[in-house]
Amino acid sequence: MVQGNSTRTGAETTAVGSADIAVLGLGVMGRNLAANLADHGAVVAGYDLDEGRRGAFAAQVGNAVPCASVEELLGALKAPRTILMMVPAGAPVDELTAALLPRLSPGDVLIDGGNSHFRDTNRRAALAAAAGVRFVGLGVSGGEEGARRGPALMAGGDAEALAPVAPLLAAIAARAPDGESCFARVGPEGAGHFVKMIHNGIEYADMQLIAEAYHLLREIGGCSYERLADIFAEWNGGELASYLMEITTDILRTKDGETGAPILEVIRDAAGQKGTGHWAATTALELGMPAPTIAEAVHARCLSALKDERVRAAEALAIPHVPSTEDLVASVGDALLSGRIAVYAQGFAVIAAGSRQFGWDVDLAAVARIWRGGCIIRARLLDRILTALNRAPELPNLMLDPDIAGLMTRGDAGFRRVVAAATLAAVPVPAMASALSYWDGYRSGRLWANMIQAQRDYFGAHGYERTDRPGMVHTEWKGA
Ligand SMILES: NC(=O)C1=CN([C@@H]2O[C@H](COP(=O)(O)OP(=O)(O)OC[C@H]3O[C@@H](n4cnc5c(N)ncnc54)[C@H](OP(=O)(O)O)[C@@H]3O)[C@@H](O)[C@H]2O)C=CC1
Ligand SMILES: O=C(CO)[C@H](O)[C@H](O)COP(=O)(O)O
Repeated sequence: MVQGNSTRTGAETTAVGSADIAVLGLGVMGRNLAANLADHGAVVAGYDLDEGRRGAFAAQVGNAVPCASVEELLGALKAPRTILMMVPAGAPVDELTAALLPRLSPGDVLIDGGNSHFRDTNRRAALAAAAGVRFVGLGVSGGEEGARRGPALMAGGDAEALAPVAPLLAAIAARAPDGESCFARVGPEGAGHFVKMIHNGIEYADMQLIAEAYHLLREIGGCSYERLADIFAEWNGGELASYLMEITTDILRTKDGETGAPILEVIRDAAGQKGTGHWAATTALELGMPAPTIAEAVHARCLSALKDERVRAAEALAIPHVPSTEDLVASVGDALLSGRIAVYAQGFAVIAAGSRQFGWDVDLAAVARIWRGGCIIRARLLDRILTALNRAPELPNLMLDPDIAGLMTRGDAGFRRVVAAATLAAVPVPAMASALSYWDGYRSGRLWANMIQAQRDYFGAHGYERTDRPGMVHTEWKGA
């Protein structure tokens, strides 16, 4: 029930001091989160720069309090005020934060639910703290449907900042298959956005693995779209079950409304990106943690975007794709599962490294728990990951868990067969190949880095470590 005084501004009616929460930015995510919040009994005030979006919000959200300005929005809220920003990352968040902080009071909570860079969130949290305002960097996953029906929510901020809003966030979040809420505080300051960034890195890599599987089975496996849809549906019924497998099956079955052709035939093979995958890869590099398949997935999108150049190169340097005589389907399933495990292993290792570096004490099991529902990377595999992390919270790498290692070992031969067949047929599988090398590299007690050490010492006198005693030594490689 909307209570309080009403003021009329143009065509919009604003109830003063009645709203439980304000949503700033009423696009795809903001509008749907607002409707979700309203479903859970909240009176939601909303503002967007775009008047049409304010109208859509008023039409879609029950008990909505549409506001024509930020001032009105603040006036519409009960104290202490809770404001959820759902605007594009970067300058819009900085501008809004700068505009809001002087108008907020101690005890008010400012939440950034967009895909902000965690370093920006660290900075804004410090700014807010200086103004006595509580700041929460909230990673939200689930896209449009998740926002509306239940997303996964990864919150970063002081426990004290989160306390007043935690019950509402827990209520609007998705439920995992065991009924647990997919909301958690994962750490202070930018920890929530850090975890969301790695979520997106995993998302990029899993999407790339799936795309390679489909492409390979068409290029050298000779599968029709109908057959592919059946294969993916079958995989989705087993160990590979996941939201991304589910939507891939739907995509494979979809026909273009204009031509009647399979829709993938009319979709250009050039993918865009907004930055979170790139940030995940560069952050892994900054932390010195290998996340090659995440980085490869970002490179693969960059390569895809060179569409015109690739078409010209294909004319000049045509590659014959030789159909495979083997039935690769089961092996591709193995490659997908092993690749996915390697990708989650990379992602969790980067989260652990970030947590150590920034002193965040992120509970990895809590991350696995909340990723089981609502989010884009929800997958059956997360049940095993959660069990592994409950068993050994300090596990340095998920592939060391006996159960998960068993899955990798079971799929090993198929994984190798697929990467070999693709390579022989000149079909690129960058994510699969990098995941296989990660699996092989991680469990190699002796690698090639002795040669790298020697080369660095040879050209740069950097010194090297010996195998038989500690300390750095240098060799006069060309003699005295
Ligand atoms: N779409 C998705 O699947 C997901 C998106 N996110 C993140 O959530 C955030 C919002 O995404 P999404 O809803 O998709 O984006 P949209 O572009 O659909 O919506 C953003 C809205 O914010 C408005 N806006 C921009 N600046 C301001 C401002 N200063 N004051 C008020 N309104 C403003 C925009 O108006 P205008 O268009 O006029 O500029 C637009 O209506 C982004 O950070 C995104 O990365 C997170 C998870 C999933
Ligand atoms: O956060 C998301 C999903 O989890 C958003 O959909 C995001 O835009 C995906 O990244 P990109 O646009 O770079 O593919």
